[in-house]
Amino acid sequence: MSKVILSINAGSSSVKVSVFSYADKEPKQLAEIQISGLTAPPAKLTYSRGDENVKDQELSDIKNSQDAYEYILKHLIDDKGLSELNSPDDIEFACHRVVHGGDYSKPTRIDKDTYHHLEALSDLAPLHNAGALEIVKAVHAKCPNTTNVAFFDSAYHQTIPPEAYTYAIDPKRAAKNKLRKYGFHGLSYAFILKACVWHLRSWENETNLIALHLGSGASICCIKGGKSVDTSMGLTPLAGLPGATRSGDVDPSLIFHFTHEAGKPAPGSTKELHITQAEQILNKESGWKAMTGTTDFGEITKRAFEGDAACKLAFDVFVDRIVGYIGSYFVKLNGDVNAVVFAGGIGEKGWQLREAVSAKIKFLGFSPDLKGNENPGKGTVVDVGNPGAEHRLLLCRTDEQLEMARECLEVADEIRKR
Ligand SMILES: Nc1ncnc2c1ncn2[C@@H]1O[C@H](COP(=O)(O)OP(=O)(O)O)[C@@H](O)[C@H]1O
Ligand SMILES: CC(=O)OP(=O)(O)O
Ligand SMILES: [Mg+2]
Repeated sequence: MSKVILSINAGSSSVKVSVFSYADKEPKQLAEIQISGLTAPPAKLTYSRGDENVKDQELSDIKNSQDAYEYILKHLIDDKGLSELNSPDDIEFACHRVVHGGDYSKPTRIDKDTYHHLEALSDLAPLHNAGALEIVKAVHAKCPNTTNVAFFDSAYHQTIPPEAYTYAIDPKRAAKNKLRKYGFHGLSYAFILKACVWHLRSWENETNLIALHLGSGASICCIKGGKSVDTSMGLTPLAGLPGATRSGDVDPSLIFHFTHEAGKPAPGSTKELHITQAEQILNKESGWKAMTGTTDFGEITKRAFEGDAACKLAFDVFVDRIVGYIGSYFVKLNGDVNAVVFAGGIGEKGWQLREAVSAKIKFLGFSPDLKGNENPGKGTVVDVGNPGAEHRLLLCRTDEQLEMARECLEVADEIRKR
């Protein structure tokens, strides 16, 4: 019986898992399952396999990523329609999206040593890596014969040059504490690059993109000759654009005026997982949630166009920050830009945001197509501007789980040998 790959994307508030078969070297998705709302109970289940669909079914007793993984595994095994997965032993590889990979540059089998390395890295991104590591433990316990492989969201950005990744601080302290720009959403950018190269019929090493991954966490990447040369997130995913609950860039002094307790441990912080009040406030209590009361950017957009002032301001702030980065990256690329690419939940579904951004950059040689943008066609990559323009406007339906499964098959033989 052939085996499957589980691609696991543990976010700060959700766990998404895709199941792939891989008989012909290209992964084929069999099912996708997601538990969201881990930080705002009740958790909700979404499942799709062929015609079988469950949407936002409320679940009780799911409090953390480990519970979520155990529920997901049982659900997949119990689904009689998913004949490829009947027992944990049917899973050859579990691919884990690990947001902060420090210096790791390629997919890495997780053994005891790497696990401890990753644990140490959690200190740099406590709010992001912890969920993934909890799931690695759960897979180890429930699926003892499965090989765990880590895929790093920072790996794609290893090509960023020193002038872009260096912070202007004491270099000795920077080296000792590994303080530099790392960048994230790299699995998504790797997927976007390949998909756009295909769509544009170009060569990867000649492709220059300004790619926007706009989800709960949002970032932009400047891609030159197929490689990341800059991105908006930094040492941690807090930097750059605002997000669902993240402030994005603020003056670093701001936090000391916001609270006198900035350096104190946040409630829930433990000795192993140290989170300060400053990190908690700027990562979890800011962004769209703080500005509008909701993290749902679709809802914010709707209300903004109905005249809600707070939502309109949030929408305008996002557009302002996005076009600021596009301008900066346009200059870094000497104006030699094949396309601006919109991806992530907001980039793919938020046509009003795409329209607002496209209108502001039109003078640079982009040519928005209002109708095409409002009703984009099917497919992984779609033009949402006039394809004959000097620079294209594209929408890419990115898939981090599929990217991991593909990369997993590329290294599978090497990993099996070890
Ligand atoms: N029609 C829409 N217009 C704008 N934003 C939308 C729309 N539908 C969903 N979204 C937003 O997409 C975001 C989630 O993006 P996604 O990439 O799925 O998130 P995550 O980073 O959690 O993986 C949410 O803010 C959601 O509100
Ligand atoms: C890196 C990051 O921000 O991830 P997410 O968008 O899943 O929160
Ligand atoms: Mg995401």
